Order: sequence, then C-alpha cells, then structure tokens
Amino acid sequence: MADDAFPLRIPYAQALAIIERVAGARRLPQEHTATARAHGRMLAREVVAEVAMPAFDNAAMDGFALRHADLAGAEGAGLLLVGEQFAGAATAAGAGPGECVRITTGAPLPPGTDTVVMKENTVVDGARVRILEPVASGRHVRRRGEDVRVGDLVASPGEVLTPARVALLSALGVAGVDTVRRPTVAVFATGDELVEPGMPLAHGQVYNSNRELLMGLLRAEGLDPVAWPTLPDDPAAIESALRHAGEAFDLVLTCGGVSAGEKDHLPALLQRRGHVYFWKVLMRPGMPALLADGGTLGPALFLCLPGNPVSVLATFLALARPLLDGLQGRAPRKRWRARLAAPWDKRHDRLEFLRGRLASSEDGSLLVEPDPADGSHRMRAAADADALIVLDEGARRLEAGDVVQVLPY
Ligand SMILES: Nc1nc2c(c(=O)[nH]1)N[C@H]1C(S)=C(S)[C@@H](COP(=O)(O)OP(=O)(O)OC[C@H]3O[C@@H](n4cnc5c(N)ncnc54)[C@H](O)[C@@H]3O)O[C@H]1N2
Ligand code: MOO
Repeated sequence: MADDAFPLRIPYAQALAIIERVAGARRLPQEHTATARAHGRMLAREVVAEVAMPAFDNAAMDGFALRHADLAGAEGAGLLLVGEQFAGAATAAGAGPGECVRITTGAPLPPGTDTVVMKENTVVDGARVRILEPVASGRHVRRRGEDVRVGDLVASPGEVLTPARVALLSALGVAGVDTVRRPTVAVFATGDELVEPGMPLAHGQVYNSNRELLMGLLRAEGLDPVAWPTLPDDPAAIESALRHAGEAFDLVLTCGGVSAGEKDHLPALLQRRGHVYFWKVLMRPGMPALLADGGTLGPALFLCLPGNPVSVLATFLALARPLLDGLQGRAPRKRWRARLAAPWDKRHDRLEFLRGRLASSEDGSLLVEPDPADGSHRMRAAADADALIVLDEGARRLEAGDVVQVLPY
C-alpha cells in the first residue's frame, strides 16, 4: 500500500469508527457559560446540587396549614385562625394545638403544622375555620428535598442542555456551567449548474437547495453555520475558498463534486493538500462521501457530501451528525425502532437509509411507512417523510411488522 493510500469503499460501521476516532482526537475545549446562554449546548462537567429542592417544606395549595391530629373532633367548632403565611415572606409564627394559619401555594409551612387543606374545602367563620372534608395527614405539603437532595448529580457531561435541564439548573441557583465550545461550521455548495432561488433558471440549471438543507440541519443541532457563496466547478476557485475556510472553521461541509465525474474536483484536491480518512461509504444514498484533514488547506476537518439532495440529508444524519457529536463529546443518542407499515424489497448489499413516515399504531407502537420514491434526487419524498429507515447490509425482503431502526428528522 502506498503511503497516501486511504480506506476506499468502506462499510458504514468502519466509517463511523473512523469518525469517532478523528472527532475524539479533536474534542473541542471547555468554556464557562452563563446558564442563561447555555441552551442547546453540550455540558462538559457534571453539576451537583448545592441546595435541596424544594429548599423548605411548603404548601402545594392555597388554603390553611394545620396540625392533622387536631382534626379529630374539630368538625363542629373548627380551628382558630392565628395568622397568615404568604409565599416569599419570612416564616410567620407557627400554630399551636387547635390553631391554623392561612397559607398560599409555595409559602413555607408554619412551625407546628403538617397538613394543608384547600381553601375550597373550608368555611371561614369569624376567627374560626371549619374543615368540610376529611384530609389525609401530610396532604398538600411539598417536602424539602423531595425532588433534589443536596449532593445529587443533576446534569452529566455529554448531556445536551435542554430547556427543562436549564430550568432545573436555574431552579437550583446554578448561574454558570462548563460547556463544550460549539463547533464552527462553513457550508459550501459546488456546481456550475446551481442557481439561487429568485433568479431565472436556464435549461440545464437547478436551484440550489442543499445549502438551505444543510443550514437548517446544522441550526437544528444548535449551531450557527456560515454559508459560503456557491462555488463553480473550477479547481482554482474551489481551492482558494476551501483554503480560506480551512483556516477559520472547525468543520468545512461541502456538497457536490465528490464523485467520479470530470468536474468532481474535491477528491483530488483533498488528496493533494490534505489527508483523506476515507472516501466512499457503502451506504445508499450517499456513497461518495469523503472525510479529510485539511492539511495545507488549514486545520479544519473537511466532510464532503455528495450533491444529490437526499444524499445530503442521509449523509448529514449518518456521518456529519456523529462527527459533530464526537467533536462535542455528546453522550450516545437514543436509538429509535419502529415496525414497518408495509413490506420492502431491498435489492443491494449497501446499508440503506430509506425515507419513511412515522405514525403511531392503535396499540401504541411506532410504525414507519417506507416511501417508494427512493431516488436520491427525490427531495419531495424526503420532505413528505420524517425519518430515515436504516436497512442493514444483509437485509433483503422485509415484511410489514418487521422491526427496523429509524432516524427521525
Ligand atoms: N460514474 C459514477 N457516477 C456517479 C457515482 C459513481 O460512483 N460513479 N456516484 C453517484 C452517486 S451515488 C452520487 S450521490 C452522485 C454524487 O455526485 P457528486 O457528489 O459529485 O455530486 P454532483 O455530481 O455535483 O451532483 C449530483 C446531483 O446533485 C445535484 N446537486 C448538486 N448540488 C446541488 C445543490 N446544492 N442543490 C441542489 N442540487 C444539487 C446536481 O445537479 C446533480 O444532479 O454521483 C453519482 N454518479
Ligand atoms: O449514493 Mo448516491 O447518494 O445514491 O445518489
């Protein structure tokens, strides 16, 4: 094997292993981020609760705080109202035997009380409160630490900071977290045939759709990608633009010009100036994908996706997303499975990423309906679908009801 030889036409699992290794070696640095600005980011360091939640026993309802033991026999005369306790106020005096305190939701439970009765189930008669319905001891009281105890692990490295996680951290008073720096990504579309929407279309030209596809997919990952003007099929122009982006970004994502045609300049350029990790993955669609180190084009990683629009979607989800996850040290994603809603005949031995529509069956299981429009130019089928159906290399005839892996998008 020559020194410049690289894996060519490799199984998808091998491509994924290379992606994990390359991304792992380029793990992005940590940075301290205000919790309020950490939405969607990857956590770099665990967060341990320094306070309990709730921080104090408090009322879950508006009503009266009382001692449950007093209720037996208090039906007639009721309890003596001795004070009030509102949320946000310091704890008022407590209640002694036969006494109760007016309370609002979230207010600290007054000393001596152990139960809250809803306002609707009481009658106030002067200074006395009668309880209309029996109530269990401890009812409508939210206990200190019942949700989070001091020292609990409340967020782990590799976890995405979802709105609910950010809210939990905020509830615990965590004002800043260590996150992984977000990868910067430059997006390129290449091809002499490409025209921007809003411009007239001559015969032989096509509107550029891949750029918006990639920009949208990247934004859905919480990233802030930069799109370059469309590149012509001109080796010098491509080299110059990629050299520029190769210095300035963590990842350069290109689409088109990576296959075997006379105008497909990317493979030769990256072999000459960079270091190719692999070219061509035994998947369908998306086979011509190429991953390379920028070399003299700059320190960026280069992931070159094929031009066919559905191939861009499939290779983004199957290759680019694992690469971005690896760069950020993201914990493994959930794997989703569904039952095929219709049979499918697979006629090749590449791994297939077929388009399908998810639905829920009567019995609550997930179904996926494969779309027969499986050409890699059939963007309408991809837009009408909402998941890629992953069909193993060895699969051939699949029956309705067979369980398959799906990648929702
Ligand atoms: N002899 C061979 N021909 C092809 C092979 C092969 O291995 N040997 N692979 C096929 C496969 S599979 C794919 S996928 C395509 C990928 O080719 P490229 O990556 O070089 O992509 P292009 O040729 O530049 O474009 C393919 C197709 O997609 C359209 N396109 C490109 N960019 C955009 C864009 N930004 N927006 C919308 N549409 C775009 C382009 O017009 C072409 O129709 O190659 C096969 N051929
Ligand atoms: O591998 Mo290509 O993406 O099928 O058209």
